[in-house]
Amino acid sequence: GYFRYLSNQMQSLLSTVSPFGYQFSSTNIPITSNAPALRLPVNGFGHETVAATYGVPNYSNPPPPPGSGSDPATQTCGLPPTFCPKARYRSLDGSCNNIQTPVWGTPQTPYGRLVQYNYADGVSAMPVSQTGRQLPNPREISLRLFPDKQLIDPVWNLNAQQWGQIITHDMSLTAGVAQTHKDLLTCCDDNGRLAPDAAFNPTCAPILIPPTDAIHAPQGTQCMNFVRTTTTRDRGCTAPNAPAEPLSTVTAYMDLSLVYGSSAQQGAAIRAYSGGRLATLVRSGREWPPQDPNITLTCESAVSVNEPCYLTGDIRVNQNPQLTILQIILLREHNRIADSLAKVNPYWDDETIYQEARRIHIAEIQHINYYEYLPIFLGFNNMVKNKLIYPGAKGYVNDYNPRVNPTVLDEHATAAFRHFHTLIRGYLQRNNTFGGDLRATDIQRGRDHGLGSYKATRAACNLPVPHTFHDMLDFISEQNVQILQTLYDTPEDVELVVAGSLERNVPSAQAGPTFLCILTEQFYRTRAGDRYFYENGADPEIAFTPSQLESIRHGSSMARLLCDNADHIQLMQPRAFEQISHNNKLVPCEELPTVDLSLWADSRNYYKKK
Ligand code: HEM
Repeated sequence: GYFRYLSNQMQSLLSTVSPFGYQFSSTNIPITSNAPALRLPVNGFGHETVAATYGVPNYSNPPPPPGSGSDPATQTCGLPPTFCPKARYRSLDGSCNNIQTPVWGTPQTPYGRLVQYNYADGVSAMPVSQTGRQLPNPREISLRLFPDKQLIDPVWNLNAQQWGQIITHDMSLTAGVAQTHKDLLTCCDDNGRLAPDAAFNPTCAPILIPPTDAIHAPQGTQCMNFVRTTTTRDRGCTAPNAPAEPLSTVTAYMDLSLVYGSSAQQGAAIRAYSGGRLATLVRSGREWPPQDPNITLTCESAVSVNEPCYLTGDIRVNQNPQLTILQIILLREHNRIADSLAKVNPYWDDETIYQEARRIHIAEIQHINYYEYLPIFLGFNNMVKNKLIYPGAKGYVNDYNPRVNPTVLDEHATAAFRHFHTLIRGYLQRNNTFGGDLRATDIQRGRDHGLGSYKATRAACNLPVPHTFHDMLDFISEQNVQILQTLYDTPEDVELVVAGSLERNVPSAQAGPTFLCILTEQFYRTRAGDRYFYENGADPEIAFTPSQLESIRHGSSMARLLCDNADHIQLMQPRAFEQISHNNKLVPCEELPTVDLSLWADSRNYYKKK
């Protein structure tokens, strides 16, 4: 039954008959005339921003910014390797990607920061208003500013939303927060009642239900569970009075850690150790991820141990069916590449095939992400201008910069990229009827992480700094500014998570100026801070050959990925994040370009020698 359900979901995902919606219409609303043009300095916006924020004079010997993971005080959160071997392949935990700072981008290190921490006590307490009063209730903000509304997008399909979650899971995961199943700590119980821990456990920050909540208040619901993220302070990695730095537990690199795992141990558990393949279970003639050995914990709503509950490189794989489908597609793509490589290189051993397939797979996905997916959200011209993409490039793009820190910014993971939660289809059928409020959770998480205010972040982005509520009218509608004013005591209190989501979209992008600044900065760092980025040819030990790179550019696409790995797909629209239309017509899968894996035929038998 579940497989049929998944497979039906797959059909609807792939046929893209129903246009699924964005919160924002795809009609671009121009920024009002008094709004400045978005100023994104070339070569990575935030590098100037960060320099401005921290007064970093140059990069030759920069002091580590907070949250960089390179601060000696935080190094015990995230284990630096003792030495870095010269390696053709990325490590599973991302270590040694940056030779100078091998711990950059590794699991269990703090998120990066554009703006200083904002905690009530300067150390870890949930922030309060400048007036000393409580900040507005997150559930109330959610109800007032982000009410339920079905907006059907005329252009983009469900896959455009769902792939965003794949990119998210590749790049970050808050430490200590369950995300897919119930948190182990109960601050608010299943009946919406405050639990004893709520009062005295500092890790609890349950979201209270306001009396104005027409859905939950009449039922007598008091709260929604919320467990605070594990920080450097919790792990004893920061000085007693230094701000707590929330930790992320997966590699920051765009390295398909959600497929391969974020540690050697996690990676080993999902390999087949034969033919370079990842482990699978075969059912109905198709391959599926192996079962998670700990079903009762991982998939708590499973009624029997035989129910599918998958084990992959990322613990969130079972969170929702569409996500699971894309994880299955990625698993199959690895094995498809591995099988082809094994055919053209019969002498390659398991390890070589595994690593080469992993490397090609990551390159394909980086290409899809940068050239197909991100332009939809960040705007094509914006990406070109800021050197996130080089359309039409022939040969290598050697823009790797060892001074660029690839760590995921907290402003990105906890505010800007979560903005796309608004794209989630409203009536996803779930296994249970539990109803949370993701928007309220996002707001509370922003407080939990002590994110800088909306105003401070605009300043860090070199955008006009709003000193009054009225000043916010440059990017936010009058109606919403009015609501902000009734909710917040002072303009300084207005939160990034909230106001960033209210900004009018920058033309050709799907975010307003402040979030676009953060997203642009993040994806610049993710690219230029990755020594193994697929377009980089500076190190011949690591680089693809020019013809292999050309084939990856020509043959990698979302459409081809689905054609090659989904079930029974014969026809596909070439631009698979868009609905089928007269200029995006279905074509036979064989007509879509593909990566020519025969280019990896190793006539020199180079790898066998090792
Ligand atoms: C398919 C439906 C999705 C569901 C049910 C979902 C649910 C969640 C949940 C429960 C969290 C953790 C909340 C917390 O406790 O702080 C989360 C985090 C997050 N989500 Fe989603 N999400 C979905 C799709 C997306 C999409 C499409 C994007 C972006 C395009 C996205 C971006 C993020 C980000 C950046 C985080 C923070 C990751 C971290 O650092 O831990 N999510 N999501």
